[in-house]
Amino acid sequence: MSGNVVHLYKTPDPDPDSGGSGAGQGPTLTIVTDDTPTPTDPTAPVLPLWVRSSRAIRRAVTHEQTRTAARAMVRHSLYVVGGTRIVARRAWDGRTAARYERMLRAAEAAGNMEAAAEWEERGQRFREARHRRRMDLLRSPQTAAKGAAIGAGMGIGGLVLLGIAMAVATKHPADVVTPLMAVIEFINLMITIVRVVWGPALTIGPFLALLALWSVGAHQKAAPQWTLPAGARTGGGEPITPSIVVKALRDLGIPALRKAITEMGDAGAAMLSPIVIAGCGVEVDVTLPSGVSTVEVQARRRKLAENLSRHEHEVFITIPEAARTVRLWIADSGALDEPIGPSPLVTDETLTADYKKGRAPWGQDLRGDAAVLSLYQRHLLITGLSNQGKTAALRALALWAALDKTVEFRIADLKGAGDWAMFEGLATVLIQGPADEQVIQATEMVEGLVEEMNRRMEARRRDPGTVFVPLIGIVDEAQVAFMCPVKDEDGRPYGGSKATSRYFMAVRKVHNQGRAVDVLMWEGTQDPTDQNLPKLVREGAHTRASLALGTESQARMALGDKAVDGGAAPHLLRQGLDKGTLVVASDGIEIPAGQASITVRTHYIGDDDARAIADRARALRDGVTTLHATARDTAERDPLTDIATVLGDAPRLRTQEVIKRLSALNPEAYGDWSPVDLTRVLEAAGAEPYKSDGRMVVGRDRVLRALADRDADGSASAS
Ligand SMILES: Nc1ncnc2c1ncn2[C@@H]1O[C@H](COP(=O)(O)OP(=O)(O)OP(=O)(O)O)[C@@H](O)[C@H]1O
Repeated sequence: MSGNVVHLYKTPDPDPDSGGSGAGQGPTLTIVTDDTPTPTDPTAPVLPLWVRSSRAIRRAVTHEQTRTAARAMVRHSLYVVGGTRIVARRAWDGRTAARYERMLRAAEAAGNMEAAAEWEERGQRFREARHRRRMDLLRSPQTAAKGAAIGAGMGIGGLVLLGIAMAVATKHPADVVTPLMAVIEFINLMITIVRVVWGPALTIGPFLALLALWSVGAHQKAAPQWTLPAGARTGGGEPITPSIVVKALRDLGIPALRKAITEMGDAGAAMLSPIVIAGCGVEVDVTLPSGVSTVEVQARRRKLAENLSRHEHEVFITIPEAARTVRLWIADSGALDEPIGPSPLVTDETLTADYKKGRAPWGQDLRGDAAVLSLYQRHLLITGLSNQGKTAALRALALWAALDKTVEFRIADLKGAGDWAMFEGLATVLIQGPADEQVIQATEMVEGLVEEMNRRMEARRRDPGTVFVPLIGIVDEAQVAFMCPVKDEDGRPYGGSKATSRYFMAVRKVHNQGRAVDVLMWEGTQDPTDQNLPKLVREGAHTRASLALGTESQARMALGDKAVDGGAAPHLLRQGLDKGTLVVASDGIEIPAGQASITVRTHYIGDDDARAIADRARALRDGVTTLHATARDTAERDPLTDIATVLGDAPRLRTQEVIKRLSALNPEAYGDWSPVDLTRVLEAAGAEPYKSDGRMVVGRDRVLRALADRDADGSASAS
């Protein structure tokens, strides 16, 4: 029905459910109109007037518009009160030594006796100056009277002289007093103006004064929070001021701190260093009063954050060098949820890397400065809960290092979802998959690193000047290896953390001695426990980084006690929301003096960008042949075929490079090969190395031709 319906009842129907319209109960008339509202239930009991009135009043009073208007009224009135208080306080401070007293008390409460002495001296100087001014004021009426008399005499004299000059010029003696009369008339005019203005000024003066006080109050927001408009109320990124920090510290629930700040009064801000802008937040050092320890403040991070109208993750408390000091970094509200820009690896296509002297651009620290990490001779461990960006962070470093063409990678991705697939043709070994088979291959890959490390150490022993190319072994999802239950044919387990555990022992050996010969181990691991990340392994890494973790004890496993005691708190990062945010403990990254760790928001390099970077890295190198499993068979090998394999697509390769690749292919067969061994095999096949650009190289065509000839010979002799 399009119109509204009004029922008109002669007598109300006592039982609407009785069916029909109630025969015998009188006629019912229904009028349909377009503008009258539909009554809900005509038989509903009518509420008494007082109830309806009180409800209406309550509705009106609690209506949002009424509340906003009331808030505005109270706010603006309180601005005047607050402004008066502020102006009175300023006047009082300006005329008395109150300010010096306050600062003196604050310095005493903070235990800073040097500052206390200085404030006392300043106060003393102020009092002396004030005394001098008062004494001058006592003597001033005589001086002022004398000055006024002399001034008036000189003024009248001057005007008369001017009049005489005019009289001489105009030959009218009456002109002698003309300048004097002009001045008198001017004064008269002034008196008339003041008389006219005085009345209205007296009327509007108080209003102007009120306006001035209101303006001071409004500027300083001198009204309670609840009266402020919704947008200006606390909770939406209130700017951090000294008084807010001091209040937040006072209400932290540390009795000694509260007492000291109360004693300091308004001058509690003396505890603070200047508040400086640091990235997407501000930073301030707080020198705690004696009796309050830095640990006590650190332990109350959540409360401090809430007192500062921030979330817990938006406040970082670290311990700088200065004694009894905590450094607070307070994010602008919500700023940490904004993404940081793309990686320079993505934006700068000309970027190359230098493993030894360069630093990988990893992200930004909280101050907004670039966070760059040196990878040189450092083992690495990245931990975190699942799906927080561990692989992405580890891969970003590998992609940078890949832009140094001397770096060799051997990679085992024990998740096998293709996160490392772009290293095909870039890494010499690439194992992908979560099964026991891949764990076995990964173990043998790390054992291959140990052999290479031993070979290099032997070479170094023979010639201390030997320099080696960097060899980085990466095991992502290393917890899979530690938890693998499979045993080899001698009964030695691949996983676990016993002295017989093959993966564990191989990693330990690389950790112990690999650094000096540039054989490095990088591991990514999830949700650490003592079982899936043994203590000795986690402590063997020089660079330890952690994404969001579940508990403080996990944070200790990931970063070590020292970092966590110094304020590192990956367990307070928000799972899911702080993806890619790492707490890093390493000497390879610049960490502010006194701190044990730094929080880094990493650039995210997605799969497509990673592939593009890997393509650039590939273009820097001669074709690298990637092996998908380490060669485990010790059966007789065919060196010529292996040489052809490691040559890949390269038309020619230096003999040293060929030996290196053969050694990666099968450390047992080729680990101790020298150029003599290589030359012997190639000469026998008629594909001997030759000089190119002054260096001995192996030619791919020659090797392939030799293989083809041999196969042809073989088939001829067979036939
Ligand atoms: N730096 C970053 N910034 C923003 N988001 C990121 C960042 N790094 C990773 N992510 C997001 O997190 C997701 C998971 O990343 P990644 O696969 O690296 O996590 P992971 O911890 O290795 O996961 P898993 O537990 O499966 O091993 C990515 O798909 C991406 O959306």
